[in-house]
Amino acid sequence: MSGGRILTASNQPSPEDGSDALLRQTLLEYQAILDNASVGITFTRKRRFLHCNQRFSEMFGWSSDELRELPTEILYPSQEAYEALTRTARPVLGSGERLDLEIEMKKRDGGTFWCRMLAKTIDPHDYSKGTIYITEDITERRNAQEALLRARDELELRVQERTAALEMANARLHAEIQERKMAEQQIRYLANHDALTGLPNRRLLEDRLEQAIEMARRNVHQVAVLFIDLDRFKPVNDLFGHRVGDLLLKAVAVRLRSLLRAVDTVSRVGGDEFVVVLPEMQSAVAACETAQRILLALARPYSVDGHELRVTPSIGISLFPANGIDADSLLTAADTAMYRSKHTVRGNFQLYQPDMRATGVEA
Ligand SMILES: Nc1nc2c(ncn2[C@@H]2O[C@H](COP(=O)(O)OP(=O)(O)OP(=O)(O)O)[C@@H](O)[C@H]2O)c(=O)[nH]1
Repeated sequence: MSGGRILTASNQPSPEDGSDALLRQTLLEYQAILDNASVGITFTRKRRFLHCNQRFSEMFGWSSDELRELPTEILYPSQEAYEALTRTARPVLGSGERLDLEIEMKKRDGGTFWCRMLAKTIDPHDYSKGTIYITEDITERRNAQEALLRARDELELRVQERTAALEMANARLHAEIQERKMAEQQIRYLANHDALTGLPNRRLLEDRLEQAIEMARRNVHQVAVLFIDLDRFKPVNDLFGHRVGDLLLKAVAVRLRSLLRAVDTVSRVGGDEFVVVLPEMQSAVAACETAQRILLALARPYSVDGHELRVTPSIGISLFPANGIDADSLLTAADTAMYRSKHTVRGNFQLYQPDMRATGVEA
């Protein structure tokens, strides 16, 4: 670059005091430029220093005179670092391109720091003419970059930790909600079912019966209610104990449930009392046929805890709408018919008749 200016200067018509003075003047100007540059500048030839500018001396601790003829290798923290740079730089500089890289360099006192290095051969066709290196201390920029990266990593870590904590809290909350839902389900189940047999209790029975009545009203159907009371159940408890009595009640419940359709409700409403609701009944005859089936099935022997037990039921039947138009009156009518049955012939069924109340058979 300086060559161009010098040639231009030398082509000017020479003043009286000759071109030497002009050349000296130009060299002084270039020296001033080099010494006032804010980047370090060195000239090297055959891997040895020729000279450097003021800023370079400040950066590395070598004066231009001290540096002269020293091998360029002294500016690198290790032999390996120097060789790596040489491998990178040679093809770039050899092709006349500008080398531009960031590299760790070594000061005279052995301390290292990061530099941006720009280098170009003065004549790519003649390597021996030397190379110019421009070096800029980028320690502050790199420190700032590293601090920024560290801050970003820390932030990312904190975000990850916070996310993980939130996920855990979320999972805990989810588990608690599930637990609560299950507890609520359990409470609802217990409120509506008999603990011994698992059948619907009176409360759920009444709901289901109301629903069946509502449906039957709309579809002009009948609903049958069968009140079932086991005969002479007390002696089972007395003879075999309460535990065996419980097992027998459970066996009755299972048998009853297996006899009926899914739409039918089988409930336990008292000690040895069960109520069956048969929605969509076609006739009283159909209800009586179901009662008969129940009688036969429940009367078959039970094998309970090594004992063969027998128990018969007495059944009372009421029908919607003939014997009542709400759950309460239908249950009362079926109960009344059951008592009539029990006090007539045990192990039988009775269809409710209005005169049963008048004759005062209910308990
Ligand atoms: N094992 C057991 N027994 C119960 C339970 N609940 C009530 N009982 C008993 O069941 C019996 C029911 O009474 P009743 O229906 O009057 O007795 P019963 O011998 O069947 O008399 P009838 O119905 O007139 O034939 C009582 O002895 C109660 O103690 C229960 O959960 N488990």
